Amino acid sequence: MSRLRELCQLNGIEISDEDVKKFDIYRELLKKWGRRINITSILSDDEIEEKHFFDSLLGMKAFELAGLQIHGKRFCDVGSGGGFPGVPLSIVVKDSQFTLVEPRKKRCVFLEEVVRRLKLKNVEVLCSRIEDINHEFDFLLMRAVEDPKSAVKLTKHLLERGAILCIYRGKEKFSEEIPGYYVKEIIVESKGINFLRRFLFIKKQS
Ligand SMILES: C[S@@+](CC[C@H](N)C(=O)[O-])C[C@H]1O[C@@H](n2cnc3c(N)ncnc32)[C@H](O)[C@@H]1O
Repeated sequence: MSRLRELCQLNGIEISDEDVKKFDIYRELLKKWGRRINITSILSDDEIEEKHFFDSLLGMKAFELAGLQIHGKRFCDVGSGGGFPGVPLSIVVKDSQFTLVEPRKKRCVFLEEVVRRLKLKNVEVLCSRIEDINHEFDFLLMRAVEDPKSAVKLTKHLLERGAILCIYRGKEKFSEEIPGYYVKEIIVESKGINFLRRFLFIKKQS
């Protein structure tokens, strides 16, 4: 687990020895199930730690830079797939609740197994489409989405109830406006790896 630990140390993200053990189990589960149920094509240890685990945890930096508290909150990972970014965040941010929403049955079975094996007490898996979810959340997380406007359309009913949507984007700047919503962009650069992520925080205007 040296690569994740090294990157977290360089970038001021604290992870404990116990967290590292959980990431170890998670990585092995991903390697075992990844190809079989098509959740990731990335299967080398370093790549999983960099491109899935560390990348997911970068969200913590983005929230910090946006001035948003992540502790004691209700997060929803929309289209969680193999658990990103929800599972890595739930391992580290233990005092927040994470709901992983994923409509594909096999992926949900995998996520349930991850929750069980990692003994994650702050995570629930809902095998459903986000359109059918009507809970209250503080934050919605979306990674690997093409278009922010479609993401807003899909989660409109939850944004109307006060949730803030956080989208993990690549290097490309989003310069459009979304009528009726505030959009704030946060850039996170990482030390020790050539990674630049833009995050969008989207909130309904009152
Ligand atoms: C591109 S994958 C991203 C997976 C993961 N978040 C990641 O970053 O690796 C998108 C995921 O969204 C799920 N999905 C598609 N439509 C959805 C919907 N309406 N509600 C919730 N999830 C959906 C898919 O099954 C898929 O697992």
